[in-house]
Amino acid sequence: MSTGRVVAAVHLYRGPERPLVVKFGGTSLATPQRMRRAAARVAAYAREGRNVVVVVSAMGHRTDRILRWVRDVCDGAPPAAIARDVDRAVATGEELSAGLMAAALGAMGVRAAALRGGEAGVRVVGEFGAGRIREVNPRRLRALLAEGVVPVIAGFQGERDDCELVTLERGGSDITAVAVAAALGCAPCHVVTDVDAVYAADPRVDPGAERFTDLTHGQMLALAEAGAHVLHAGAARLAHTLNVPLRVYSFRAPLRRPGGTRVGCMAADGVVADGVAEGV
Ligand SMILES: Nc1ncnc2c1ncn2[C@@H]1O[C@H](COP(=O)(O)OP(=O)(O)O)[C@@H](O)[C@H]1O
Ligand SMILES: N[C@@H](CC(=O)OP(=O)(O)O)C(=O)O
Repeated sequence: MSTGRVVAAVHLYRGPERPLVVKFGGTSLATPQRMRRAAARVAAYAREGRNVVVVVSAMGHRTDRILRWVRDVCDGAPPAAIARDVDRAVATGEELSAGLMAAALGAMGVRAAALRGGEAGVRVVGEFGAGRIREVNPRRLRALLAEGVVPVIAGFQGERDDCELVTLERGGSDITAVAVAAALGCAPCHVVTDVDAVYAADPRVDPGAERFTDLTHGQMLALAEAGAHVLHAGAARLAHTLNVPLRVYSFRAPLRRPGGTRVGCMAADGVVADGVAEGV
């Protein structure tokens, strides 16, 4: 079982300003209407003058659907011998999202380019279906940002040294987003999902659960490790280790001031640290 841990994140971003990384989960992209809404959010951030990098998951439950198709086509559980090609099939979910998102942005007058994980500099190690990010080389991302182009990265995948595409563990787009943010100089990372914040327990199961506006990285990690799958535990661990500021909010949130939960913006005394929280 892969730990989802980034082995190293080097080639730190040295641009004049830290970009903003915005990750959209499958629920935020489940329909064409939601995809357009997500694109409108990115367009609004870009028009505010922010350098935005987008990371996308597969639309809705598409990854599960692809895995069902694999089982149907393979007449049962797919043998390890075809793991490489299963990964190619599974990865198309995120690639479709990236193409659609970049096209939607282009139609809104925002220059954007869809990238596979490997094209975005996401280098992985490990077996098919259980890749771990070794590093993110942000050279191409920096070049696109310098040209005023929004990179739209297919999450949940990367390229190994043998040039093979390898997917991460399930839910791994969160890890992609945090690793990309870390490589871009600890850029703030927004995780857009279908709940308005992080809660003490799944609000669908416990409607009375406490809602958090601020969490430390340690608190977020503890919640994620206890099963709060609103953020992948591997992503929470990475954000904690590399001090990547996060904000978790709903795709329904207003385009300006989306609210939600800020993670990692707290000073030791519990007061939100000036400057650190700014822009997160
Ligand atoms: N502690 C928690 N706080 C908020 N949401 C939680 C928590 N635990 C579980 N969830 C669930 O996580 C879901 C969002 O995660 P997920 O379905 O993986 O979304 P996405 O498609 O954005 O990746 C929410 O719909 C919510 O039911
Ligand atoms: N699409 C992949 C990766 C992922 O991160 O998805 P989501 O962000 O929707 O949980 C999965 O279903 O595992």
